[in-house]
Amino acid sequence: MDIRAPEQQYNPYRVYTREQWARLRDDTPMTLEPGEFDRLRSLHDRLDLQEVEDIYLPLSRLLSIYVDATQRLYYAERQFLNIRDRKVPYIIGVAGSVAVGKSTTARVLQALLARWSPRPKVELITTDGFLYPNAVLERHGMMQKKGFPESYDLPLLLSFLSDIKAGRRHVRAPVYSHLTYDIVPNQWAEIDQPDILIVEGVNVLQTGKLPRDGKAVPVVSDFFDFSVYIDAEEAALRQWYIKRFLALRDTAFTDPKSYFNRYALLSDEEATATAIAIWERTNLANLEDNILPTRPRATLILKKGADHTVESVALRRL
Ligand SMILES: Nc1ncnc2c1ncn2[C@@H]1O[C@H](COP(=O)(O)OP(=O)(O)O)[C@@H](O)[C@H]1O
Ligand SMILES: CC(C)(COP(=O)(O)O)[C@@H](O)C(=O)NCCC(=O)O
Repeated sequence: MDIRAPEQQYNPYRVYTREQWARLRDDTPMTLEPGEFDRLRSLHDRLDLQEVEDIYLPLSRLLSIYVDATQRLYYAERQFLNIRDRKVPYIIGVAGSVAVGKSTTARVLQALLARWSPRPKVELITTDGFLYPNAVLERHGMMQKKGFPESYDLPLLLSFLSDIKAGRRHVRAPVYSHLTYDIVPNQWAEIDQPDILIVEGVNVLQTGKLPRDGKAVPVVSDFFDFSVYIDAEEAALRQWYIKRFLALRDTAFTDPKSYFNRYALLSDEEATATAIAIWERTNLANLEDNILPTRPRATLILKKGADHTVESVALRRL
């Protein structure tokens, strides 16, 4: 009989402190220019030289090993099967709660990976483009469920990923605007045979309900070669969400085109109460029910502390 606590009975991860992980950078060079940090950082997020050196350069080094080994495996298998060689993009998923800083991490990874030699083509896509338009969400009474599994056009996302993996050219993805809080009509992001594609979103590690009849139904992560889950305590996430909401009130919300324009005139107390209400009703509920349960499916977990810096890194054993 196994008398260990349940969480110790099956632990597929090796866990590193920040200091241990930072040492794994070895001689990976810093390829970001000092001026690039502002461009890569999202509102409220923290990103400085130390964070890139300690966390993202070791991760870039590890990813170069994974990408290289996977590409050699693809090539060898194609030779074995006698099939014509073609480019198979390497796909990396970035998951985690709303406001955890997925966008910053995804952009830093994109910038670092694009500077590998010989300069791979690295593209980035966010899954918000696959949300149903507000008109559809409204019709189904789902406006307060944005980010929940049912708010995404999952078949469209799956066919997008399948086209990318199949090496198709000029694959299109719809585009979402945080300003209008809706899908932008007739606008597309075009992805054309990248070497690496980063797919960022709250939903990327979800499996949904598997069919009882054994039919082959893909899930998003079937198309991933590597995935990162960005993790933080709920108290920190809540604070970051409120802080960002207050910052947006003074910036993006003041634009008459902003969906949240009516919040621009709120006092600090009113804005904080509104942010907490949206957090609890939508984003916290989604975190607890649909996002956090996917954490153990990630290849790598970056755990952030309250100041946004990564405190520990867990890497899945191969
Ligand atoms: N209402 C909004 N108006 C303008 N920008 C927003 C709004 N909500 C979020 N953003 C921005 O959109 C990006 C994605 O946010 P989010 O999906 O919460 O993921 P994360 O914070 O993990 O990157 C962030 O850069 C954030 O600052
Ligand atoms: C658009 C989002 C669901 C995130 O989408 P993702 O790119 O992670 O698929 C999220 O930013 C959002 O708008 N949540 C709804 C509640 C809110 O306004 O905060």
